[in-house]
Amino acid sequence: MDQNCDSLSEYVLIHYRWVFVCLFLLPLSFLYDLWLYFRNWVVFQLISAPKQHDNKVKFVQKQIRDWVANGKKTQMCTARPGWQTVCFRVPRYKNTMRNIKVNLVDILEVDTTRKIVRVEPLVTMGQLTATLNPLGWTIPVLPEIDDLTVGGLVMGTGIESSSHKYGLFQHICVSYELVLSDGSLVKCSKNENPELFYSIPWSYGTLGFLTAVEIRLIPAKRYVKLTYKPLKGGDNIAKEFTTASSNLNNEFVEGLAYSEDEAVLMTGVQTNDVEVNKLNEIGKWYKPWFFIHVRDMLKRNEDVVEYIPLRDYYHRHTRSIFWELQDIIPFGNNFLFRIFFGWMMPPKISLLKLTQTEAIKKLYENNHVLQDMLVPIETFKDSIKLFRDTFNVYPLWLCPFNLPNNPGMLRAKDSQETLYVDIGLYGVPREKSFKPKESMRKIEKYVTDVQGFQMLYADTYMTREEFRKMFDHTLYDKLRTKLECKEAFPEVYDKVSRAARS
Ligand SMILES: Cc1cc2nc3c(=O)[nH]c(=O)nc-3n(C[C@H](O)[C@H](O)[C@H](O)COP(=O)(O)OP(=O)(O)OC[C@H]3O[C@@H](n4cnc5c(N)ncnc54)[C@H](O)[C@@H]3O)c2cc1C
Ligand SMILES: NC(=O)C1=CN([C@@H]2O[C@H](COP(=O)(O)OP(=O)(O)OC[C@H]3O[C@@H](n4cnc5c(N)ncnc54)[C@H](OP(=O)(O)O)[C@@H]3O)[C@@H](O)[C@H]2O)C=CC1
Ligand SMILES: CC(C)=CCC[C@@H](C)[C@H]1CC[C@H]2C3=C(CC[C@]12C)[C@@]1(C)CC[C@H](O)C[C@@H]1CC3
Repeated sequence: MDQNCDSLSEYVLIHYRWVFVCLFLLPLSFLYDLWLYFRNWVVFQLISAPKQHDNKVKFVQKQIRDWVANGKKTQMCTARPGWQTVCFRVPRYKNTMRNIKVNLVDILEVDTTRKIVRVEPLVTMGQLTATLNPLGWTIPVLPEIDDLTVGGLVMGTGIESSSHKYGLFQHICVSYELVLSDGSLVKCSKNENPELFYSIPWSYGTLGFLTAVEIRLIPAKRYVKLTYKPLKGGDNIAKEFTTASSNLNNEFVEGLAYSEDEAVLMTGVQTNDVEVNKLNEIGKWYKPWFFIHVRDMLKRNEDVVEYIPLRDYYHRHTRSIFWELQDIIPFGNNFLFRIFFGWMMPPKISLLKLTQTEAIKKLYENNHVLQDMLVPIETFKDSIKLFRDTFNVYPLWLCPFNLPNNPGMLRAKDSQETLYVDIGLYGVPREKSFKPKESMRKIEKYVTDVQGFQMLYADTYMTREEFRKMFDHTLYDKLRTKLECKEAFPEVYDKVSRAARS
């Protein structure tokens, strides 16, 4: 037995979680997805969503006016259950705050003339690719986990391997529609209510309830021509990654580092043509997990080109939940398992979350790291070294992004448009001196010092003052006063800090 288990049953639940996951969660996840697929398909075919949208928004407004009429007794949040969110923890505040039902799940309009898709906030990334790609369109930044929602990505943040060119999810959004704390409906964009527009990203639902978003569209081609470049040596990795990220001819740039000295750089462009024998449909159920496939490139020691169907590329980390699934189903990448059961993979993140026991939570808390740190690209080498010395977790996810100098929570370094890199740490730290809180506090301080940011789906141990140093609250505070948010919504810190989540 180990330190995280108090009993034999807990030991079995942790070490043989795969039995439960394979027998129950996989079939359940499959049926759940099938239902969503069918339901969304019917709604989309009937084009019923646009007609119902206004009534659904009126219902949100009514709930808020009732809250005002009842004396504004407690603050408000959305009624989306905590287990459904793409975040390790469940928000505590949902138990005590007034839960407002924002049941807006549909794609409202695909306007190819204006090159805009108008969507409701609970539309998922899986739903968007499935709907838009067959029509020959896509959104410029498509965060890869299928179940991420537009609302969560707007109110939090979203990043993908095209972010070096297009910025974060907020930078491809053209307008937001919101219901404010007095029940009024407003629209904001760069030209209409610009202060509100720039305050929404990273506000975590603390300025109003989002009811619709207009997102830019770009043409989609059928394949991504992906070049894998194996790299050796820390200096070389930093140099090649920075050069590729600065080159806007690359539509996609991503790196996976397997040790301090070994990484694979991937650069891609969209295309409709395929070279003979170079097509790799990595999304097929029997294909190896993507991060294993990429790791194999290290052995080849030469540049390799492949053509990957666009949707397979977008969801390349879905089937293995990056590399998190290897801890839950250790044989998940075995050839026989993939052939016979791969079509049901992966278990849904929400169901994994819903069914995890206290012992599993404790295990993840003490022996696991799930963090994304966004740092200016010139600190790439130092950051990698510090993360190696603090956590020693591999693979690392490396994703560049451009941060324009806009007002709002994220102030670009030295108030200038700056290239950043998201360093994603997911896995079991092998560094012996790792201590969950102390190690994270050290990293959070470092990230603030280099004018970087922490992604807030993850645990943050910062104090309120430290949090305010990392994120610029100037415009946010102004808007909270102007829109009378203080009674209506908590501050961002009170929604995302470790204390606010269980
Ligand atoms: C109208 C509509 C609404 C949908 N709504 C949702 C939704 O709300 N939530 C949701 O999660 N999904 C949604 N989906 C996506 C749906 O779950 C997937 O399309 C489904 O898993 C079946 O895809 P397919 O492989 O049969 O076909 P296709 O959609 O034709 O798949 C094309 C390619 O993409 C690959 N691919 C498909 N899905 C995935 C994936 N999840 N990960 C990696 N590769 C993949 C396939 O292997 C295939 O090569 C929706 C789809 C449609 C058409
Ligand atoms: N590649 C990527 O970019 C990835 C991003 N993530 C992160 O995951 C999170 C998104 O997960 P997801 O499950 O989609 O979202 P969540 O349900 O976790 O929502 C995130 C926040 O947005 C608020 N919110 C969502 N919808 C609305 C709305 N209609 N009106 C007002 N507030 C709203 C929620 O408020 P409330 O608490 O009141 O419900 C919550 O505070 C983001 O934080 C994102 O950064 C995670 C993995 C990958
Ligand atoms: C690409 C970016 C920016 C972030 C990716 C983060 C994800 C790898 C994590 C976000 C939420 C995480 C959860 C888990 C694995 C890693 C994430 C998907 C679990 C499924 C791990 C097993 C636990 O029992 C439940 C977790 C829920 C959240």
